[in-house]
Amino acid sequence: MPPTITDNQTHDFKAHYDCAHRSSLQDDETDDAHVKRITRYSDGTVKLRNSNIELMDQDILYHLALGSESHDLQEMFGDVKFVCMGGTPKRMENFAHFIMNEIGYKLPAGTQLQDISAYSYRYSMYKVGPVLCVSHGMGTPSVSILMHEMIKLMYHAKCKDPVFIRIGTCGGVGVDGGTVIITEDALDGQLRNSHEFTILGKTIHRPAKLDKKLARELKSLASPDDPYDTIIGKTLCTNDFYEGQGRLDGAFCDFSENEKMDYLEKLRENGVVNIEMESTIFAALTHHAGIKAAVVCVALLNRLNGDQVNAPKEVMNEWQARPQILVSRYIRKVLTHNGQLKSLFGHQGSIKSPRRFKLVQQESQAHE
Ligand SMILES: O=P(O)(O)O[C@@H]1C[C@H](O)[C@@H](CO)O1
Ligand SMILES: O=c1cc[nH]c(=O)[nH]1
Repeated sequence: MPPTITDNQTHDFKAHYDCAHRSSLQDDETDDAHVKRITRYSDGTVKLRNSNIELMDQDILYHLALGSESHDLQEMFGDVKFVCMGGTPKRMENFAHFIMNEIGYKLPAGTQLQDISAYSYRYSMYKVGPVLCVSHGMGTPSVSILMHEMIKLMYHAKCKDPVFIRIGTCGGVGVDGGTVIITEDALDGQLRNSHEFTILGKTIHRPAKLDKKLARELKSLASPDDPYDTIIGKTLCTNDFYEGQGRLDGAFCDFSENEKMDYLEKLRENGVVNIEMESTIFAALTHHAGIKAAVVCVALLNRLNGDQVNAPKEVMNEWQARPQILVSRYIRKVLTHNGQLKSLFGHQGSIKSPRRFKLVQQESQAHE
C-alpha cells in the first residue's frame, strides 16, 4: 500500500501555504490575478519574486555560463517564447534541429547551431528563434538549479509570457512503451500534489501545478493518424529510479515482488499513469514563477510488465521523438496564430512526421 497524505499533513501543508499566500493577497484579489501581479510587469515581461536580484551589480548564471553583465541577455534571448527542457544534451540538440525545420527557421549563412552553455560543462542550451532547448540532467537538484537560472534568464532578457515544457521519458503504469503521456497533476512520493523544499532548515511545500488548459491543448494536437496513443493522467515523481520507483533490479531491494505489484496497482487506482523524476519540481517552480508549463513524456516500458528498459535503441529513439512531435505542433500552432511563422522565418516550415524527424536526427548526428 503506498503511503498517502494524511488529513493532518494536508492540513499542515495547506495551512502553511495558505498563510504565506494570504499575507500577500490584496483585498478581493483572485489567486490568478495575484500570481500575475507578482510575477509579471504590465507589458507581460517576467518579474522576479526576489528583490535582491535587481539590487545586484551583476547576476552570474553560473551553471549556464551566462551573466547579466558579461552578456546582453535581452539581445540574445529577448524573443524567447518557448523553453523546452529534457534530460539529455543529445535529446535537446536533436529537438533544436527538428524544431528549426518545423518552424522553417534559417540560421545566418555559414553558421550552425551552437551549444550556448557549452562552457558550463553542466547543461546544454540551443536557441532556435523563439525556442530555447535546454538539457536539465536527472532528478530534482539538477532541475531545480536550472529552473532558478532559467527563470532569472527570462527576467534579465525581458521575455514576455514564456511557456516552459518538459519533454521527457518515463515508466508507464498500465501503459505500453511508446505511449505519449501529458501530465495532468504531478504527485510526489507520498502522492501529494506539491513539492517539498527544505529552506533554512524548514520544510515547506509549494503546489506542483501545471497549466490544465495547456495540457488539454497539447492533447488536442495528437492526431488520429499517429501510430501510438497520447493520453493525459497523473504523474508520480520520485527521487530515485530504482528503489524509489519500486524496481526489483537495483543494487538493493528490501521488498517482495508482491509488495511492488501492490504499490503499482495502488498508484493506478489513484489515477497515476506514469513515473519519472522531475515533474513536481518543474511544476512547483514554474507555478511559483507564474509561468505556464506542461510535461510531456514518452513511456519506455510498462512497469506492470517489468523493470528493465530493454527496447532496442532504434525503437527508443523513435519513441523519444514522439513528445517532440507533439510539442512542435503546439509551437507551430502558436506561431501561426501570432502570424510569426511566416513573417519571422520566411516560409511555413513543413508537415511534421515521425519519418521526417528521423531524417533531421540523422542530419544532426552528421554535424557531430
Ligand atoms: O527527461 P528524462 O528522460 O531524463 O526523464 C527521466 C527521469 C530521469 O531523469 C531519467 C531516468 O532514466 O529519465
Ligand atoms: O521507468 C522509468 C523510465 C524512464 N524514466 C524513469 O524515471 N523511469
